[in-house]
Amino acid sequence: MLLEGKTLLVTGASAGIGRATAIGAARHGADVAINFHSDDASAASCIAEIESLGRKGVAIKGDVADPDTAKDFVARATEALGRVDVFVNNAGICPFHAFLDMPVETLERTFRVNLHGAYYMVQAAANQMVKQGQGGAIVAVSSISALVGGEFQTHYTPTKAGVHSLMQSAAIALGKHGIRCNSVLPGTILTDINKDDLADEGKRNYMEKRIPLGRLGAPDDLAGPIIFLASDLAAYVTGAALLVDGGMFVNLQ
Ligand SMILES: NC(=O)C1=CN([C@@H]2O[C@H](COP(=O)(O)OP(=O)(O)OC[C@H]3O[C@@H](n4cnc5c(N)ncnc54)[C@H](O)[C@@H]3O)[C@@H](O)[C@H]2O)C=CC1
Ligand SMILES: C[C@H](O)[C@@H]1OC(=O)[C@H](O)[C@@H]1O
Repeated sequence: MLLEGKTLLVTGASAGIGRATAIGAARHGADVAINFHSDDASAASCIAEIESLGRKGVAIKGDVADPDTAKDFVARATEALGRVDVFVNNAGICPFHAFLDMPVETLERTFRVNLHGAYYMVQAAANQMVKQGQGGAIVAVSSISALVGGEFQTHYTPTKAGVHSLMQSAAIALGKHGIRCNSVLPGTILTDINKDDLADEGKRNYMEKRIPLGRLGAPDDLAGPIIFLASDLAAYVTGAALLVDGGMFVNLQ
């Protein structure tokens, strides 16, 4: 049990990597607050799973692109669970689109959700941790896309590089408060975010072939690394970025 007696907050956790992290953290002894955008039924079923593990769970609705959501999420989670020990910034979107005719709304929404949302959320969680005075851990879900590009991801990859960079600067700003900040860099993980893109069998086979471990990732593949970085096992790890990609990044040929 790596998170016994701790509280963990995670954004965008009704599905995918966020949900696996929320449930994995409960399995490791944490009480969990989830932020979710719109799927009330999935959020409720996530909380039911957390509670079935004997932990407290609370779901709070909100759009992370709105700066007020961050303060509201952290305040209501703190009220429900008593404190914030771990914050996981996970919510994100990737509406695949070509570069030359990228709609302004698609570009701006992607920046607001993925990068501005991360900034507001991390700032709100850090303020609560500083107020508590006992340190904490922040883990952001960045991406392999912080390091490499994508033809239909020109609006998305800069946000993931931004989240990675935010964790580096936050690690410096918050070190004196005992707050560690790290990111995970997932490769290609089968979730709703890419189900249309990977419905193309040719593309899916190509992606699979690029991965030395021979398979695309599953949400649970991220839960372990995130929980490790959140836990005291990683007490001297801050400003780090952990690739969780089955080896895809290093596979040149
Ligand atoms: N699936 C993949 O291959 C990879 C995913 N990632 C990142 O992982 C994170 C999670 O994505 P996945 O689990 O893969 O996809 P997903 O689509 O299953 O999960 C994204 C979650 O974010 C939530 N969300 C979207 N907009 C929101 C908003 N405005 N406010 C609050 N919540 C919002 C969604 O409702 C959903 O629960 C994202 O940040 C994504 O960029 C990074 C690398 C690879
Ligand atoms: C959504 C994509 O499948 C996924 O997102 C990322 O961050 C990686 O670049 C993958 O392509």
